[in-house]
Amino acid sequence: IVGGTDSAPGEWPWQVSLHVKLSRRRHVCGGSIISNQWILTAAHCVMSLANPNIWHVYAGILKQSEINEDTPFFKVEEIIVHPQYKYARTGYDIALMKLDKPMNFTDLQLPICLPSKEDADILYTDCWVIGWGYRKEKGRVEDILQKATVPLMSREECQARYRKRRIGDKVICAGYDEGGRDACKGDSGGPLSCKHEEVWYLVGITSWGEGCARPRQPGVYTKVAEYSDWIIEKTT
Ligand SMILES: COC(=O)c1cc(NC(=O)c2cccc(O)c2C)c2cc(C(=N)N)ccc2c1
Repeated sequence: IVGGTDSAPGEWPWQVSLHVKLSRRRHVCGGSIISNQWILTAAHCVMSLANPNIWHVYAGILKQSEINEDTPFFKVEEIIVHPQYKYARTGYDIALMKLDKPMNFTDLQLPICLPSKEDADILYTDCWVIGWGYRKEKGRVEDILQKATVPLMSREECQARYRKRRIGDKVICAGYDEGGRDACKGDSGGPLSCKHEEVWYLVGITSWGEGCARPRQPGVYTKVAEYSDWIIEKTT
């Protein structure tokens, strides 16, 4: 996260850290708890790493330094990547991870609500992007979970900012024209969470952007409301 601040313990109980265990263990992406057995993340996080056995899901974590060999994690039983996904920039950047066993919810690990398709046009005004990703383009994974508030923008405005790209209706953009506050590499797969009438909704999944926090180059997020049918079909 560029231009963010430290989160507090339990502030974002749906945020998980997705680690891959190859030669050594490392944080690769964020993800969101959407039920006691399912995590929602970005397809670009899991592509080329599609073997469920190499993933460790850490929930209820504020700092990466809390994680060591003794820290409990969830294993992944199944990974479902959207069938139309090719690259983050061309959309469908969404994937599901099924945990090997249901998690117990605690104050530190709880699910976030999915917006329904009817909610696709709500104008959310209190939205936050969170993650352990880079604070700058040439950065590294951060220790303390960062948070930053970002305003949503219209599809038309986002398309005008990304002339070379097709900004479709299954993505949502957020950011400041002057730049300075945005998600970045390592935040991918994590939630764009919006509070609406006292309830938090998973409005977006951090997907891509040209650099990070650059002026007039907003963050692009998978619009979760457009995938509610797919999510329900795959998780029930
Ligand atoms: C795996 O995820 C990404 O690659 C990756 C690359 C990005 N954009 C880059 O151009 C970039 C950023 C940092 C280092 C870097 O090498 C690049 C290409 C990203 C930009 C944003 C955002 N601005 N909201 C969010 C996630 C990103 C994930």
